[in-house]
Amino acid sequence: MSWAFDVGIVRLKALQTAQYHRNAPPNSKAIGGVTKPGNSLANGEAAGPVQGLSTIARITRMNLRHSWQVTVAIGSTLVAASLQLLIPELLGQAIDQTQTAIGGGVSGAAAQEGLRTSALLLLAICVLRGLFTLAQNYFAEAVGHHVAYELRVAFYEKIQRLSFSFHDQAHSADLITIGMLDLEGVRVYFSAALVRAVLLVMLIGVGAHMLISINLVLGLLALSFVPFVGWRSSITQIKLRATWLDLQERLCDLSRVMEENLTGVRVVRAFSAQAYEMLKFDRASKSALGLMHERAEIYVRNISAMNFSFFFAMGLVLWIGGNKVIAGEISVGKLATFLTFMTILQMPVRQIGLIVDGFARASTCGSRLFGLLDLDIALKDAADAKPLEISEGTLRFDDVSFAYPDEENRPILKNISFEARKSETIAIVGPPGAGKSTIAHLIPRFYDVASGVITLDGQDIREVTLATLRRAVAVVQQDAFIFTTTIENNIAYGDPWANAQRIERASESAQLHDYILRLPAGYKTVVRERGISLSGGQRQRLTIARTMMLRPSVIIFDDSTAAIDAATEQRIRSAMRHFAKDRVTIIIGHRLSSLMDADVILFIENGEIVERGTHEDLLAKGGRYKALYDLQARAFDDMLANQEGMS
Ligand SMILES: Nc1ncnc2c1ncn2[C@@H]1O[C@H](COP(=O)(O)OP(=O)(O)OP(=O)(O)O)[C@@H](O)[C@H]1O
Repeated sequence: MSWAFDVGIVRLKALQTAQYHRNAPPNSKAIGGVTKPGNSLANGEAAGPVQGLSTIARITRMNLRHSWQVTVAIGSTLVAASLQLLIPELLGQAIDQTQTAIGGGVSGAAAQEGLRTSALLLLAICVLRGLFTLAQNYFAEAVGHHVAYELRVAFYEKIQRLSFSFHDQAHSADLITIGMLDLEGVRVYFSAALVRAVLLVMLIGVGAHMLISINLVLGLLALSFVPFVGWRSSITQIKLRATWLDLQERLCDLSRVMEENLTGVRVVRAFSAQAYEMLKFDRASKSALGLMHERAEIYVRNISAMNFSFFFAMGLVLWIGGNKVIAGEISVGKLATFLTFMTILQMPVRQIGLIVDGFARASTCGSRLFGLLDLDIALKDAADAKPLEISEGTLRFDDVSFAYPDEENRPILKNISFEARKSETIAIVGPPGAGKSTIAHLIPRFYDVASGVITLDGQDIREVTLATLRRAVAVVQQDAFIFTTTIENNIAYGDPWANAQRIERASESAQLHDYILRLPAGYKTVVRERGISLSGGQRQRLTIARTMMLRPSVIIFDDSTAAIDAATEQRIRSAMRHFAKDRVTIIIGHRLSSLMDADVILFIENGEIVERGTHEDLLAKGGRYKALYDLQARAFDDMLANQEGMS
């Protein structure tokens, strides 16, 4: 089926390859000791019928938990349908009464009285039906919204807990798609599929019984359009759905182009690449437009076919029914009952496609959503995890080796061992890609070691609770992420109850206080999207202040002063001397002038410690560190010479 080619295949490729455990289905395969989901998660609509049914069953169970709203919604649907079924009968009776009056069977006054009663009854039925339909829609929507709320919270909570290896693989846009569009597909299931199906079954079931009991041939003729229109409407929806998924993918491309353009606006302008960007956008736009035309064509063609079959069936009923009236087999009122019933049935039958689509969409979207919600968290507290207890605050790496989860054959760290005690500073240097940041990521357990052990005061970090570990280990990341809120809130992110003095002290140490005071709203200044109103160095200083608020036992600066000038960095280091007394400090960086005071310097190359010692030890050794030092010293001398030459 064409609809099996779900964009989920593309969109969820990332999820499929991510390192995570799952309540593995039988076709799961284990890679590197980590279970990966079988194709069912990734394939979305290609998921087998059994999985599709179990997804539908799960969504239905979730809806049924809101029992009283479900009862009111379904009850109202049944009452509204019953009332609707009374209308053809009532109209038929009114017409027959009138005809009897015309034929002189009853007095004019009695006929008028009968007509008035029928009209009032009809009005009352319409009003009541309207009210029950209102209740049906309101409560069906309410059920859907409750379910969506529960799923949204569960989804967000899951995203917070999924491991770094998962987030390394999954594109944030794909996760947002699951959290928004797939969730919407599950939300509308109750109102768009289940309730409509109940209404349709009731109308067709009871209506068919009514008509066939009046006249078998006319009853079958009146219902003859149902299979064709139902089939045609389902086919239309399936085709529209396939193109809709395609359209969604193209609109995703469009928003990716737009997002990149907006986030990279400076690069675009600096390279005068507006024309190229317009071309890219136009191409993505045209591709979406082409698909919209295709959708309109499918829609128009099928609507015409459905209209034709309906009016053809109506014509047949009129023709054959009319002959039966002439032959005196049925009354004019009965013929009117058939025709009115067909008109009433027309709309719900046309909606069969929507019902089919509602089930299919819920099954696809639900399997993707539940696929994510059911993921086992690869990195979580051990069953018997205890809170971390810090006494001396000694950090120890013991023969640690590591490879990123989906690249087990590419070891990133090999046999790393070192120890750092409270008040000591360890510097880690080495060429780009050597594995320095990876060391930093292992200490707060963003990833688990492949072999060896990392301990804090003798406790294996895998055996303590993540919450206590991450309170004890703070990382000032390379990427200085700023939240769109006030500077004060950004600094107090890890300790929202901190008082103003503490916030100010942290920003003084990070050499940011004076700058903040010069801002119009001081600490209350709102930092704009992506912290764009701050310079790179200011953003880094803000993240340093934020981390200092945590009072960790181990603080790691992961190349976090690269955008700060050397003099400011020196001021930050001396202001932090007091702060560093109570903890282990690890500095990762490239600028040797900012690391050479460290108690121990580790030179990392290809994931191994190739040299270690103090600055003096390493210079005396004359190895890789010395070579790097000479290079930087020469570059500095050249710069001074150039400056003198220019002046
Ligand atoms: N999340 C990840 N998944 C897979 N490989 C990764 C991941 N992060 C880093 N790597 C790889 O691990 C190696 C070490 O990266 P790492 O970031 O630790 O180097 P680094 O020494 O800190 O480099 P730099 O000085 O440039 O920041 C690199 O080859 C990098 O491509």
